[in-house]
Amino acid sequence: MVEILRVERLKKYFIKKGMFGGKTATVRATDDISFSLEVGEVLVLAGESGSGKSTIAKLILRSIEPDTGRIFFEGNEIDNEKKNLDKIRMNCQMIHQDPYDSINPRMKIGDIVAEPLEIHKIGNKQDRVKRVIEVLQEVKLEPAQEIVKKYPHMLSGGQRQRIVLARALALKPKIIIADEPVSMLDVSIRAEMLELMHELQKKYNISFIYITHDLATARYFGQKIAILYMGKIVETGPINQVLLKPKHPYTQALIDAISEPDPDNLTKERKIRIKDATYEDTSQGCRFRARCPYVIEKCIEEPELLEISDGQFSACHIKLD
Ligand SMILES: Nc1ncnc2c1ncn2[C@@H]1O[C@H](COP(=O)(O)OP(=O)(O)OP(=O)(O)O)[C@@H](O)[C@H]1O
Repeated sequence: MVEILRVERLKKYFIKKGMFGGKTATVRATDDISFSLEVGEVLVLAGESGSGKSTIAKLILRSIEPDTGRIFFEGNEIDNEKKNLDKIRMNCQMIHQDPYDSINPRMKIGDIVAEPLEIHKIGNKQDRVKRVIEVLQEVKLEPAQEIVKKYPHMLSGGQRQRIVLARALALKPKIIIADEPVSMLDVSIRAEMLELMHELQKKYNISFIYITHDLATARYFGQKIAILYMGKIVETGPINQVLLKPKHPYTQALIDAISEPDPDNLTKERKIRIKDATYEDTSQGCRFRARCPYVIEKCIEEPELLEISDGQFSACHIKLD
């Protein structure tokens, strides 16, 4: 296995101002996050809203600066040098939840898909037109010659998300970061879009960071998973192992929250009931302890992320069996 991306001890805190001149608070959006991604691997980042998933994506693409920590792409550190920034921004493309975040409604589809090629000065006009048609065909938007002349509002939500995928593919990226790519789509077309991403990922051996809070799609798509809670990885490992035999109570709670009946018995028999979010101070110790049904005295100490079994790591003082 060849590593393509490595994130080492990444940290990003935000200072949030209180409303009406109230107290400021520090949000530990990303707190000492480390992981690596292999060539052709799909890593899922999962966790509830606000757990820090999107912040990690922004840090990798350097649209925000980390407080501390390092990111390596193909063994080279990504710093603020232009050539390094260009390298990561060309090779690592992002797909957002809302297609309108990345496409300009006033531009024609052909120009939208060609834009990254222009920004990075790839080929001449003719080469770019050819590449645009090619990628539209890859994402099964046909007839591509007709689609290029349309505006985004003339397409359906599913088609617009395919445009976003085509735009991401135009530069032949080695990594795609997909941030909840199907959550805004109608349920009936989600599977189709996931299947298409899966097919292209395999065909071109693209490495993916798939950001979601939906564990069912995560399992379909991913090989490795990292479960995030308040800016920390609380559990990580091979996806089937983590989802079938979770070691952290928070992972178990996420699995239990999948409401649909599960033919693979993913939810098992154990059901844990976590407490609602509280304002209890978790600036020290395990930050899940205020909601954890298994809390013990030791939880006032921050647990380390330790290997429990074959590549599966958990940051918890108790071990679920
Ligand atoms: N620019 C910012 N200024 C202040 N706080 C921020 C900023 N960006 C993110 N945060 C905070 O950092 C935390 C992590 O946010 P982030 O968007 O990374 O979470 P997320 O897991 O991606 O959530 P979601 O699933 O809702 O997108 C949240 O508490 C959020 O409010």
